[in-house]
Amino acid sequence: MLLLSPTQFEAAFLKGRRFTFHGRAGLRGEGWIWLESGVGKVNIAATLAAFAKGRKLERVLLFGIAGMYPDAGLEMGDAALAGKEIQADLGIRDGGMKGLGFPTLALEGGVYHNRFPLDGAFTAELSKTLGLPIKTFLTRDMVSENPTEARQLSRKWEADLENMEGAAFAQTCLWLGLRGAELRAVSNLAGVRDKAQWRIRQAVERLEHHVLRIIGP
Ligand SMILES: O=C(O)c1cccc(C(=O)CC[C@H]2O[C@@H](n3cnc4c(=O)[nH]cnc43)[C@H](O)[C@@H]2O)c1
Repeated sequence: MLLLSPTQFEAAFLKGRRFTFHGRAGLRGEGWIWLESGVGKVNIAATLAAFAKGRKLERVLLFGIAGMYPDAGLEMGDAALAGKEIQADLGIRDGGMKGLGFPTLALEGGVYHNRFPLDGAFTAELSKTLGLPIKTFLTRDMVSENPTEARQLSRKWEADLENMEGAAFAQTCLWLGLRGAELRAVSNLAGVRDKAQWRIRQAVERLEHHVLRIIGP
């Protein structure tokens, strides 16, 4: 299994043999490889596409921290899996890519505008094994900078958690035919910039708990 996280601190609990990939950190373990992708959509898409080239990857898991929107039904530190990812930056403000008149991705299996599903079977299996809810995640280049902005986005797109990589990951998995899932733990309320109110350590401990169950001892 390939594991990806945007930063090293989100995966600080992983122990393996170190390597670098395009200048970024990597670890090899029993049955898994982990790569640091860097923050943002281009970084995750480029890292995944470059690593997948010439390799047969069975499953890919993106994990990391996330901001929570109001009414997500989660607490700080809680983890969730993405059922679908929303690419909130593409197209026109009211109508996204449909409004612009272009699909973002057209495959034999479907046409996608701003919503990208993660692999249903892989996600359902993880949800059952780990006892985690499946939620709607939203990806943006710019983070929400105040609670009003966060509330408006969550209502517009009916989203639960905010991050900066997931939609690009989901789109790349669909495009490359990879079975992808995404696991996030809540480190902050989206739109709250005061780091004293963040719970990063608590979120990373939840990630540790779940990721170690996925890859085994
Ligand atoms: O300084 C800020 O206001 C600020 C707001 C949100 C996130 C950051 C980060 O530096 C973390 C980016 C990193 O973590 C994920 N993440 C975590 N919380 C959020 C969020 O509320 N909105 C978007 N992304 C978030 C993200 O996927 C990045 O990998 C700083």
